[in-house]
Amino acid sequence: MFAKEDVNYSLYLVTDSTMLPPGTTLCSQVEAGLKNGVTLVQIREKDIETGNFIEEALDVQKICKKYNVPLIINDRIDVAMAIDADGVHVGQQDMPIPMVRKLLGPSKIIGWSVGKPSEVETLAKWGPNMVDYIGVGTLFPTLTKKNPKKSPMGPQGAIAVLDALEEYKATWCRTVGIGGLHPDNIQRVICQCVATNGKRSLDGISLVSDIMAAPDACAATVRLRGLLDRTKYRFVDCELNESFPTADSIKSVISQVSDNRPLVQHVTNKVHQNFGANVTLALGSSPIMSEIQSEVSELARIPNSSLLLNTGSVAPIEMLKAAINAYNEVNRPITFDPVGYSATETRLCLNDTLLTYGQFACIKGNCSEILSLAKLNKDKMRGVDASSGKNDIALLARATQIVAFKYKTIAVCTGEHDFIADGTFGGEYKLSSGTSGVAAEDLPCVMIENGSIPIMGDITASGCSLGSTIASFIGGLDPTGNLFDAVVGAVLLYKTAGKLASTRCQGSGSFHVQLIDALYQLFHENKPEKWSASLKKF
Ligand SMILES: Cc1nc(C(=O)O)sc1CCOP(=O)(O)O
Ligand SMILES: C=C1C=NC(C(F)(F)F)=NC1=N
Ligand SMILES: [Mg+2]
Repeated sequence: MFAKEDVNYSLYLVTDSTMLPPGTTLCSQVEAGLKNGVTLVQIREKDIETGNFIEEALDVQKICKKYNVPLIINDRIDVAMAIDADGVHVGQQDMPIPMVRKLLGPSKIIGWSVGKPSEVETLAKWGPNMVDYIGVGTLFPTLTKKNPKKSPMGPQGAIAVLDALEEYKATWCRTVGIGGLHPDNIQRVICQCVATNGKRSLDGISLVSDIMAAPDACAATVRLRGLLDRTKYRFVDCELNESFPTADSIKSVISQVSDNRPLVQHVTNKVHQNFGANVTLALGSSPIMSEIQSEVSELARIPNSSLLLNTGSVAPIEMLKAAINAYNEVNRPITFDPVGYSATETRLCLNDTLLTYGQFACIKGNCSEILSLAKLNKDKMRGVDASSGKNDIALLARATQIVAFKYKTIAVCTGEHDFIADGTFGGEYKLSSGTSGVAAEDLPCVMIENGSIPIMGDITASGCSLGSTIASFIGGLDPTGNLFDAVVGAVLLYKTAGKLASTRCQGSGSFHVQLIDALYQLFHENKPEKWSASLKKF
């Protein structure tokens, strides 16, 4: 018998006997998993004769006992009772939980599939003696679950479920993420799926095909175990440690950019392309405006590559996903600019999909975009106009911190005042205890201002080209360079150049030219201590 608090949910194998590679059996795959770090097993058979199920379950149970790992039966309470399994897992449409508990008694483990906060409210009402853990999913698209009823919720959907557990005080309830989990997304899921109060993250991940369909289930499990036992999520090859930027640290960033001449791949809207390329060149970097899916992996592998993904681009979503994958795969940075984030249903859906799909070094938006990303948009904000400059400074700072926290990224909110918050937590992540109670409002956040520069709003691509500046600075960092310094340095430079250009220009046409000149001069002069824009810790 297993004491419930001793159950280790970290690597939870759910079996499937319909995807076994030649030369393997259900038991050989399960044993390979158990030998290499699987901590919990669930037998799941959708259409099988009861007699065969019992036989199979007894075989698997013998192996689990050998490794002292609990065995859970999916759906079939009768089979679980017949073989005295350690528990069951049921879905929303299966036998109601209170009945399952009545049949199994208090010491058995009961798991429940949960896809939304309202289901958490229900389990919380049942109290601590009913549901012991929940499967939070479907996180990503998967072919394993036939006739999928739920559309993929992504890490943000899982966060909503974790928040509901905290809101309804279901502190006893453990959680595993499930659905389309593989080595390329597991660290990101554990790192991002943290309750907004910072008090809990997933207790583990649960998967089927990554092990059951693996020709070498030992190697597959070893790889998964390694990812779960690591505590650092290196999604860019530069430093993520939280530091307060200084003139010297920014001077150092500019020297690195100047020496390393980063390749900045722009996937962006047509209007921004030309100006963005010129801004990038002014910053000693080399732009490439490519939306060709087949070359994105090669570009990502060029030293000091950096991707600027501006979703005003009309490139097909498959290309955008390929670009995110390519840069994430080689730990090169992506700057994400969700243009018009929630202005239309189309943009909301596109941006939400892309945000679910990869890890971004920096997410930059204007007030409206950041307030929407933080889910602080209009309906939540009585009487504050999210699109004009009249926004409450504290609200914008908070929204920037919330976006930084939700996506574990450097968030930038542009406007009369620019805000930059560091939600990377140094790339540190851990199962179960989240960020140890550190919440969005505790994140390092700075405000940059330089008085109003009205003409900035009168030219095209001024916001988008801040994206080019950030992508250049991040891309140009040495491995010892600091991500937060680079983003803050880029925004400080851009705001200083904007102010300088506005005093030199005769109108919006010459402002474009003056802005590029100012960026060029300030960059090559590299004296941040003389810049007019002010930096304040929030
Ligand atoms: C068994 C199961 N339940 C899901 C849910 O969302 O509740 S998704 C799923 C299948 C997960 O398989 P794979 O790891 O191969 O993607
Ligand atoms: C449908 C399911 C959802 N989640 C889980 C688990 F991961 F175990 F919680 N198992 C299932 N069979
Ligand atoms: Mg924008």
